[in-house]
Amino acid sequence: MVTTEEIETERAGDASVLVRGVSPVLEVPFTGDGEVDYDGFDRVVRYVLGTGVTSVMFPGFASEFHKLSEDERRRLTEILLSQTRDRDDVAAVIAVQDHATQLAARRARESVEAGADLINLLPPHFLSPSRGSLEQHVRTVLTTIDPVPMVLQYAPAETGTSLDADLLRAIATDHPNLRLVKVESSPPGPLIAELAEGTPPLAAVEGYAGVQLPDAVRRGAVGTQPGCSLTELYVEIWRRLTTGDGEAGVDLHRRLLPYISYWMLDTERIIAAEKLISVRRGLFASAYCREPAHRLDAEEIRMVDRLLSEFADLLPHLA
Ligand SMILES: N[C@@H](CC=O)C(=O)O
Repeated sequence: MVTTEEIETERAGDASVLVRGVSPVLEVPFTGDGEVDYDGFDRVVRYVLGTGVTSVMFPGFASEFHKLSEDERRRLTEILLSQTRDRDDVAAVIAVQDHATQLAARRARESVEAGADLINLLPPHFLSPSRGSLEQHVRTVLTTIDPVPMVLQYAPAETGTSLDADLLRAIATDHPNLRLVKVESSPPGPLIAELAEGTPPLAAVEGYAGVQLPDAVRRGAVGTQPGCSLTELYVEIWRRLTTGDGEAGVDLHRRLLPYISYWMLDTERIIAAEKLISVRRGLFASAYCREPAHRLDAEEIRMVDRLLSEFADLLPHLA
C-alpha cells in the first residue's frame, strides 16, 4: 500500500505515487432502460474511495467509456472530481481515448483544469495509425499536460496497438511526466521487467483484471488497475503479495483466478459480470450494460453467486 512518505511525495507534486497498489477503474451504472444512474455512480465513487485505495481511474473499458455521450462523460467525471480535487491523499486518473491528437490534447488539458491528478492516455488505434504518428500523439499530449503525470495504457488485446520498451523509453527520456505504463499485454510480466530495468527506468501497473498479478508483482509492477466491484479482494491480494506474505497472496489470487480468467476472455463479459456483482452487493439497482453487450447466461450468473459466497468475508453487502 502507499506509505506516509509517498503521500508526502505527492504533496510535493508527484501524484503518480498514489497510483501504486490497487487503482480501480470505476464502473458506470445504468438504469434498467439504459440511462446513466448518476446517484449510483456517486455511490460507486464513495464505495471505492472508502476501501482505502489511493487512486481511481475513470473512464476505462470497465466504465464502458465507448458507450458514453460527451455530456454523460462530463457529468460523471465531475461527480468523481468533486470527491477528489480537494484531497491530496487520493488521485483521480482521468482517461483520454480520442483518436485525433488535437482532441486528445484538448480533453487532457480540460481534464487537468477540472482537477485530474493524472491523465491516462490510450493511444489511437482506429485505422492502424503508423508508429510515428502514434508516438507523436503521445508526445503531444505529454507536452500539453506537462508537468502533470501520465499513465500510458498499453492494451493490445482491445486495440491491436503494438508498443515496445525502446519506444516507451525514448518518449520517457524526453518527457519525464510519462510516469507509468499500464501494461495489459499477455503476459504483462516481461515488458514490466524490461521497463523497470531500463534507462530511464519506467514504473508499470498491470491491468486485465489482475489475471497475471503475482507474476507482474514479482517482475516489478507497482500497482494494478482492475475493475472496481471486487476492490477489497484485490486490496487484500496486493497487501499479501507486497508485505512479506507472498504465498498467502498467491493462494488468495489462485482462488480468484478461475473466475477472472474466464470473465476476462472478453472485455464485455467481465463488464457484465462485475455489474452483477455490484448489484448483488447492493451498490446500485440495475446490472444493465449498454448494447452491444454480453448477456450473462445462467451458468455465468451462478458463477457470480459462487464467487460472492466464496469471498463473503472480504466482500460484504454494501447497502
Ligand atoms: N484495463 C481495464 C480494466 C482492467 O481490468 C480498463 O481500462 O477498464
